[in-house]
Amino acid sequence: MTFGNYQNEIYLNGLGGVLPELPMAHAELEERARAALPPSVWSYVAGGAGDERTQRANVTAFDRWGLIPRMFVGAAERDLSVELFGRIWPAPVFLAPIGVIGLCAQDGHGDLATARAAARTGVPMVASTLSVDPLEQVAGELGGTPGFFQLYPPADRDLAASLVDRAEKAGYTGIVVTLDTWVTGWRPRDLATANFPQLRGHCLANYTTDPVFRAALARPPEEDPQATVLHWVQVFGNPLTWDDLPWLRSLTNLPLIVKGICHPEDARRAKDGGVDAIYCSNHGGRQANGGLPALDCLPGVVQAADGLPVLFDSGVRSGTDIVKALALGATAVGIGRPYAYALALGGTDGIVHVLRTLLAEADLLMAVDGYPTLAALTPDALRPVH
Ligand SMILES: Cc1cc2nc3c(=O)[nH]c(=O)nc-3n(C[C@H](O)[C@H](O)[C@H](O)COP(=O)(O)O)c2cc1C
Ligand SMILES: CCCCC(=O)C(=O)O
Repeated sequence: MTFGNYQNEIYLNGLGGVLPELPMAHAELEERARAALPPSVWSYVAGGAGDERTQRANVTAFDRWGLIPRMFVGAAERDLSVELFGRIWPAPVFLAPIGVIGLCAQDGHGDLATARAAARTGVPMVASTLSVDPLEQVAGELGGTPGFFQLYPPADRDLAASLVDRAEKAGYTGIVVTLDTWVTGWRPRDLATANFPQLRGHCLANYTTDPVFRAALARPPEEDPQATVLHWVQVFGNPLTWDDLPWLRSLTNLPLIVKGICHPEDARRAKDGGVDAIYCSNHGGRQANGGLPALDCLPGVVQAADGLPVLFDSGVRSGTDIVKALALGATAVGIGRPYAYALALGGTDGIVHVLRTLLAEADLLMAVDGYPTLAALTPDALRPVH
């Protein structure tokens, strides 16, 4: 699918992939998803840490930047494609990892539905460790679209190696290691109702299909689901230190990307440790409240990354948000909650819908504001809004 160069014909012929029954704007999408999803799933997906100030600030941070239009640019041809890790992406966006995405799908198979949307659009997917569908099956739906396996590094190092090995064999093109969630943050909505899908055994398919994980159990997961969850709780998190980065690096020759980096010094050290890209994110405000909006961390991380690609997510809700994050130095921008909501409302087609609308808005903004290429989108395109 291509995402650029929309001209007036979309007003005559419409935009392919857009579903008339789904909203074009995020606020309505969110509202419709809230009504459609069971309350416990809604509160898990939509909720965040503490009183969710950081989560809200992630979104409103975009309002503090304004794009300045440029004229006489002749921006009739736009090019949104980007080369990353040796592959051409059709647009500088990707589907961020969402661990409980299965719960948002009517048939339960949200990981497969997401992979199919990636296959249809060419927009890369980062597949979560915490999935309902095993990583091999997810990879099998990606077609030629790049897939990344997101690793929650477990305390059991052999299990980590096994998961990465399986991801390599399944054809993933990179490993995203999430550093900010070795323990789940203070999430009042879920704590109040003891609502943690993982603890009910959802999303553990990558573990229950893993030979190393299975070997550590007295009885197979199918026979003793409760003991399986208890063992999972023991091995899930690993509070890594910088001393562990060489070990992580040694797990794979695939591109290694570290997710959850917000401090420039951490970006610098990760670069020195041999990672291939930095992923600036505060986990959508789900882990720590009281933090800076992720967007405010982006420029410092970009500077410290010193030429290394920087992926970004947290708070992206529109095409203009995508353009602003790119102007602040992101190489590619992750879509999170919006595609989970779209999945709830329209399955694979819903995810395609959301990607089409976000990217059409971004493309037309680049046209009317006179920034026809990603290279033209520099911090000089933006000014703070007073
Ligand atoms: C329900 C839910 C589950 C998530 N699961 C994971 C996960 O398994 N691994 C991970 O690295 N990030 C996970 N994230 C974080 C996202 O990858 C991303 O950082 C976040 O959604 C960005 O914030 P936004 O959705 O508000 O834009 C999850 C986010 C949500 C909303
Ligand atoms: C233990 C973390 C669960 C998945 C996740 O990353 C999230 O809910 O944000």
